[in-house]
Amino acid sequence: MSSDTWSDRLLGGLRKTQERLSGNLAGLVGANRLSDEQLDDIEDALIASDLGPRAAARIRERLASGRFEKGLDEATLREAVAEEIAAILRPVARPLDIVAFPRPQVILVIGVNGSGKTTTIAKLAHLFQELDYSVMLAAGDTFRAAAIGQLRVWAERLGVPIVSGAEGGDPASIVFDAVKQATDAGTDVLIVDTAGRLQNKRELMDELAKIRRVLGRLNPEAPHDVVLVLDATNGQNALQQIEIFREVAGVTGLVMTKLDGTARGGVLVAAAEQYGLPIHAIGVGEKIDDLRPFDPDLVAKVIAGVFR
Ligand SMILES: Nc1nc2c(ncn2[C@@H]2O[C@H](COP(=O)(O)OP(=O)(O)OP(=O)(O)O)[C@@H](O)[C@H]2O)c(=O)[nH]1
Repeated sequence: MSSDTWSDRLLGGLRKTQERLSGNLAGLVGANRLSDEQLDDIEDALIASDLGPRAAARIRERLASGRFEKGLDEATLREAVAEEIAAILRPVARPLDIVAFPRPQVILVIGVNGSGKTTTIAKLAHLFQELDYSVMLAAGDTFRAAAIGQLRVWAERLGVPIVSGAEGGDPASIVFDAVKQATDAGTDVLIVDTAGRLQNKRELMDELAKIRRVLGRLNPEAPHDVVLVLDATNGQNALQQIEIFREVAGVTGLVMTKLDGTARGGVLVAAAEQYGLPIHAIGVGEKIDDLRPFDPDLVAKVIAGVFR
């Protein structure tokens, strides 16, 4: 697949977010220097575009100290905003590298129901397959039969083995079997689905703690990654989820999905600025290749409307 197609899809996916920010920034400039009032308006526009108060303040500060010799029209403002967004996103852009030795690299995937977790697991598996890594899935979300069934369908479609059990089974024992099988088979990556019941924090914590204990017995390094899947359409609520899951699950990185379904994609910038957690990939659609590693410069240019 060419990167052009991905840029196009990213552009399509982030269109609503771009329009929101562009609309909010429209008509705010027109001089060589930005007055305090203009800077206030820009800061408000950035907050209204879900970038969060800290990122907005940071961008304001940079714009205030900037010199715009050729005058500041909207295109220049968009470029300046894109540059500042990229500066926030670059430090957190980190692909999920497969480095575990011994294999497999165990990736626990967590997130509330409906966040796009199952689809994201399938998309990640597909990405790894494209990179010639062998993949296995584990259906550790035993809370709902539908979750197990859905993951099985994906496994079949992708042609990857899956370890699963019955609804209501013990996730830790499924994970244990999966790690053993993946180790015996020399599989590179084991992606583990987990139940995302935030309603009961204690139960979720206990369940994840048990999975960790079992994993640790087989491989002290595992899980190598604890990836939180977030639904961008949740806007600021997605930030609260980071807060909670960080506390209960020791999140090591993020994937943000459904950026195509919202004008609130700016929340990606707020997440980067507030939590500094690695962002591994973003999802902009329901198709299997609608998830790609996170390219901060491209995303910044799309959000700020430099690429239109
Ligand atoms: N538009 C869009 N839809 C997505 C994206 N990622 C996932 N979805 C859709 O969101 C819905 C929920 O995704 P799932 O993968 O089932 O989410 P989940 O978190 O596993 O949810 P449960 O299976 O209900 O626990 C599905 O209809 C997906 O096709 C995305 O990036 N964009």
